[in-house]
Order: sequence, then structure tokens, then C-alpha cells
Amino acid sequence: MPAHDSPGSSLAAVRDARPLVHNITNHVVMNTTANALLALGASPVMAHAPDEVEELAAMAGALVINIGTLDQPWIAAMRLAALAVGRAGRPWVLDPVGAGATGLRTRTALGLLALGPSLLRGNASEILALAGEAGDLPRGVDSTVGSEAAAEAATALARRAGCVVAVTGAVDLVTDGSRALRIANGHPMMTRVTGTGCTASALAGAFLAALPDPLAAAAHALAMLGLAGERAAGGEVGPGLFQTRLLDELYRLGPAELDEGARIS
Ligand SMILES: Nc1ncnc2c1ncn2[C@@H]1O[C@H](COP(=O)(O)OP(=O)(O)O)[C@@H](O)[C@H]1O
Ligand SMILES: Cc1ncsc1CCOP(=O)(O)O
Ligand SMILES: [Mg+2]
Repeated sequence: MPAHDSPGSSLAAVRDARPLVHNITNHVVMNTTANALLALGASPVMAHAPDEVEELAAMAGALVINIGTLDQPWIAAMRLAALAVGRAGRPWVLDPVGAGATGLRTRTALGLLALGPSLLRGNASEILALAGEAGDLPRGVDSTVGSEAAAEAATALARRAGCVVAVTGAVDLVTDGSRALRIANGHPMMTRVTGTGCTASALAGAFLAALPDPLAAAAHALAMLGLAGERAAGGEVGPGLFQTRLLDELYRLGPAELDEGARIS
């Protein structure tokens, strides 16, 4: 795979590859996530039956595991899928929804993290909880602190887990433990509809499937979603319309506009 050093060229690579992205995700966002991947130009499949996840994980360009609505059969399926995608040498993303809020979520996320995802993407409270920091626990699935509060924890966790860690918020932070990128795209309206974090993780899966560098892939996916959010929130818009317009902007945004609008430092 060639290197893609601009977000626009990464977006073009994703659309060229139209990667199959296997999602084991939560009941709340399944439809939203599938539509976001389709709007971007990727091909989603949602599947969590333990009997089929290994087959799917082995054929997909990337796997996204999201622990938003957990129970024991799903946890078993998540572990099987993570191991299968690892054997196939493909990238996978872990979204630790609500880690820190309950013991089940924290234990499950830490167990999956030990299986070696390419990217861990969460909000600041989730990343702090997984790094073992006390305090600032999530309110359910929402962060109680800004992303900068988890910057040191993210770096330490990236080193310890050997993966890229992305902390989202008003400014997103992406680190592999030595390099760090900040993405200043986005809009507060993104916190007023459910599933934007889950969408961030799923889009990152599509970018990881098409690109060789997980740090750049994650940063470019987050710039894409953030810029789409800014454009979707333009004018008088409430959460209902925003959700629909976000899909339209993920579809409309082209490589040149992404290069122009991305604020990555
Ligand atoms: N206050 C904000 N201003 C602008 N963008 C935001 C803000 N909060 C979150 N975002 C964006 O919303 C998306 C989801 O992030 P976040 O809300 O942190 O995830 P989660 O839904 O998992 O808690 C990311 O693209 C992030 O950049
Ligand atoms: C509200 C909720 N409850 C369990 S999963 C979920 C969706 C969380 O989505 P996001 O992390 O993208 O806000
Ligand atoms: Mg989330």
C-alpha cells in the first residue's frame, strides 16, 4: 500500500478500496454506523453470532469491536473475532464504550485490549479508566472531562498496549506513544446525538483497512468526521436534522475539501 500523507489522499484510497468493515457493535447505533460507513464509501457488515464472526473477521478489511451493549455471548464473539482478525493480520479497532462506568465494561475492554487492537478509540473518561487513573469516570457512556485531561494517560496506554490510542472530544488526540497528532475539527452538536463516537471508531476502521499507517489513518478519519460535523451543523439545525445532514456530508465531502478543511497539527 502506498503512503498517504494527506487526509484527502487517504479518503480517496478508502473510496477506491471500498473496504468491507465487520462491526460487532451496540444495539443503539447499529443502523447509524452502517449508514455512516456506506455514506463514506465503505461496505459495512454487522454480525455478532459466535458461529460466524471468525469467518467474517477473516474476510473483512478491518474489524470494529464496540462494547456499548454487552452481554456474555457477545463478549465471547468479540474475543473470537479479535483473535481471528489477528491471525489474518488485519487491523481492528476497539471502542470501549462506558469503560469505567461499570466493572463489566472495564474488565471486558481491558481483556480485549490485551488481544492487541490496532487502534483504541474512546472519550477521555474511558481512556483514563483503562489507563487505571482514578476519578473522572464516565457518566454512563459520556465523558466528564475534556480530551486534554487524558493526554498523558493515552500516551502511556499506547506504549503499554502497543497500539494507537485516539481520545476524542472538542479536540481529538491521536498517539502511538511517541508521535502525537491533534485534530481540531468537529462541532458541539456532535455531542447532542447518540453514536458519533461509535461512528468515529467505525470510520477509523475503514481508513485502517485502506492505509498502512494506523496513526495517520485514525487522524484522517477523525478529521473527516469532524469536518463533516462542522458542515452538517451550519445554519439553524437541531439534533434531528443534524444527524441526517451528517450522513449527507460524509457522502459529499471530497478529498480536496478535506485537505482544505482538516485542522491537524
Ligand atoms: N465539544 C465538541 N466540539 C466539537 N467536536 C466534538 C466535541 N465533542 C465531541 N466532538 C466530536 O464528536 C465525535 C465523537 O467524540 P466523543 O463525543 O468524544 O465520543 P463519544 O461519543 O464516544 O463520547 C468526535 O469526532 C469528536 O471530535
Ligand atoms: C447511549 C448508549 N448506551 C449504550 S451504547 C450507547 C451509544 C453510545 O454511542 P457514543 O459512544 O458514540 O456516544
Ligand atoms: Mg463512545
